[in-house]
Amino acid sequence: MKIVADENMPLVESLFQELGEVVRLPGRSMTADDVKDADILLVRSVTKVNEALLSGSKVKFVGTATIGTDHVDLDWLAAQGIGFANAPGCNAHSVVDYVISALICLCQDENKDITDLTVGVVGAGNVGSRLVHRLRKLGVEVKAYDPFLEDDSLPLTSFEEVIGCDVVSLHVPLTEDTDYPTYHLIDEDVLRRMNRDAILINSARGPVVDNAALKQHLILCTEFKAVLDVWETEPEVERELLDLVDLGTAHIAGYSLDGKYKGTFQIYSQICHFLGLPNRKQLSQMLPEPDLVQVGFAKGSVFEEVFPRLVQVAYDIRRDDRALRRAVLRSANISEAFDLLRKNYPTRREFSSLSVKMRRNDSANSPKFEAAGFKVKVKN
Ligand SMILES: NC(=O)c1ccc[n+]([C@@H]2O[C@H](COP(=O)([O-])OP(=O)(O)OC[C@H]3O[C@@H](n4cnc5c(N)ncnc54)[C@H](O)[C@@H]3O)[C@@H](O)[C@H]2O)c1
Ligand SMILES: O=C(O)[C@H](O)[C@H](O)COP(=O)(O)O
Repeated sequence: MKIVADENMPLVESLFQELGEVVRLPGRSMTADDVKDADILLVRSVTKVNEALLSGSKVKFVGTATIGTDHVDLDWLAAQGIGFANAPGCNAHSVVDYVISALICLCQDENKDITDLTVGVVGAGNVGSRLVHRLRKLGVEVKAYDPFLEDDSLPLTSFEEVIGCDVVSLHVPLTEDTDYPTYHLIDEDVLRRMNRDAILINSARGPVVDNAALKQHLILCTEFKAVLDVWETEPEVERELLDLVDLGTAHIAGYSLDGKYKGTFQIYSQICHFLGLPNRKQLSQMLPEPDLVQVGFAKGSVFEEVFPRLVQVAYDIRRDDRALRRAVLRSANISEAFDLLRKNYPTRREFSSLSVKMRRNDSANSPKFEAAGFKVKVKN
């Protein structure tokens, strides 16, 4: 059996080598010729999987180690009887960590506490629902909109209410042919209906926001803030737009090691099932021990003071923002630089890999640390 896999997918050899020959290729430039004699194709979001790539090939199963599936022609695969799996939820906590780090960073700039903000979440699936729960437990007022869900546990509200929040965070798939398409969901009209000093966070897909309209809005409305992890022209990034946003990163919101490993592992499990083989591997044995496993604070520390520092120790979004700005400034080929940042992304761990050690007397705040995603160890 031949398995063709994106060169940027971790764990492939450890998991798949015993199933067949593994060939690694750059995902963005994969061609029909590259995959014609493959049985299994393993991709990430940068490979367009469609008739043009697979027609006439031997491929019987496609796995994408991502949450998003907008790069895959699912109808065509189904019509051909080609098996398919994505990795729902694999990097959801990683994206929530990213959003929390962005909020902490912007609050610090304005001397605010995260609980001073109301947050509107658009799309309450794997990422959005986790964000809602984690922020609410932190004491943040959160509103969520999702026309496809009836979830009493959230609860949900209207689009208009959500875009009226101080922060609007997008967690929808990129869609065009549904009752509620998300292509250019945030356009000039919606931007005008948002608060003048709102913060827009897009870690979903670039075209969910009309980037030209956003650029104009940021020029006209200087109090408005934007955090972009995804770009309409990706891997190209428009220099002028990057200069206008408060935080800009290279589509790495989901790039924790935990999220990436889970993505490959979920696909592996689905392929074992497809092939009728037992899955004898365990992800927990493959994830390396994090460099930093535990942090402690001085006796009597105030939660509101230590929490922002803890978030930045766990994951500081400013590092990724600086890396993208530097790459865009220095490089003649921005697309290449964008992809290189993603290929060589430094190891980042989910907040859940870090334990906060505290004395029993200080443990009243342990639910808040847990809500934020950290583990807590209470000692006497
Ligand atoms: N930047 C990154 O690294 C990164 C990482 C993970 C996911 N993503 C993107 O984020 C998206 C969301 O991820 P997820 O795991 O939560 O997906 P999901 O499928 O679990 O949830 C998406 C939710 O959006 C809702 N939705 C669809 N259209 C909507 C609309 N018009 N308005 C409001 N809600 C709508 C759906 O009903 C669903 O509940 C993915 O599709 C992917 O494109 C990006
Ligand atoms: O949809 C997803 O899961 C994310 O957008 C994913 O992290 C994108 O990463 P890529 O597949 O491009 O490496």
